[in-house]
Amino acid sequence: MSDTVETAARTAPAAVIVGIDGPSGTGKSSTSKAVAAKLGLRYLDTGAQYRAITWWMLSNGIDVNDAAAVAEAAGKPEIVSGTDPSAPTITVDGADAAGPIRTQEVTSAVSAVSAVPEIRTRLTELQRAIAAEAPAGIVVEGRDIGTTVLPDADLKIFLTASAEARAARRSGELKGKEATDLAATQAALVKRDAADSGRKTSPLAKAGDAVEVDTTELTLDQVIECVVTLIEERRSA
Ligand SMILES: Nc1ncnc2c1ncn2[C@@H]1O[C@H](COP(=O)(O)OP(=O)(O)O)[C@@H](O)[C@H]1O
Ligand SMILES: Nc1ccn([C@@H]2O[C@H](COP(=O)(O)OP(=O)(O)O)[C@@H](O)[C@H]2O)c(=O)n1
Repeated sequence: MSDTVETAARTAPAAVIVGIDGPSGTGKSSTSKAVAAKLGLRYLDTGAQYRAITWWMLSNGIDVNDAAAVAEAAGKPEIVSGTDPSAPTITVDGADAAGPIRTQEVTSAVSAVSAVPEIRTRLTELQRAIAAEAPAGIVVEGRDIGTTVLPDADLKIFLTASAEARAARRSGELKGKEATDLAATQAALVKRDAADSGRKTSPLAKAGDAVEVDTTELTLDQVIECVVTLIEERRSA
């Protein structure tokens, strides 16, 4: 190694890998995007990938409750995630999937598809490859990032919030579009949490070394600030 290369290797900050997990509506996406943008990191929404593969299954007439059929088709769709935090993208076989993956139909089917081990193996490999290619580092959000996808992450965060707060946040988003009933939103969210936490393969769970942040009484800005501070502390340690 030449002197110049050695010096560059010593002075360039090492890539920082951050995993943010937690149930729906705890603020994973908003926090991860903002933190990544502030610190010049890439951003990966793994939930969008599970939603994208679910959308493909539904569009191709696969019964999402038939685990064998889902497993057989797991390798077929090509999922591509754009990791710019200010404009994240997701395509399936080259088609923009950002809109279709947010429908109630996909939301209701995604837990069944994401419980299939072949689906998880495929997406976990893709997620690790994306994280490995991020030059300055990446914030990856999901359900099993700290436990399974990136167990050696520099920082693991587990976001929580009361079911009431999470439902209120979600119905705020859905207003004027689909469901606006708060009780129904909360029931659907609790049901999805139970399915995600109860599956056999890499369930939604807090890693032993994750920092838990309860966002119920915090503003989004406070959560962002908290995570930025934790990353800076790890970087300077
Ligand atoms: N701490 C917070 N306080 C109030 N609203 C929040 C907070 N965090 C996120 N939100 C809002 O709640 C909704 C869900 O947040 P999101 O980041 O999509 O959660 P998740 O990715 O965990 O499902 C969004 O509309 C977001 O703006
Ligand atoms: N790492 C991940 C991310 C999401 N998922 C699945 O994908 C679904 C959608 O994730 P999401 O992050 O888009 O969900 P929201 O919290 O945004 O509602 C979850 O309910 C899980 O079933 C998963 O199994 N593992």
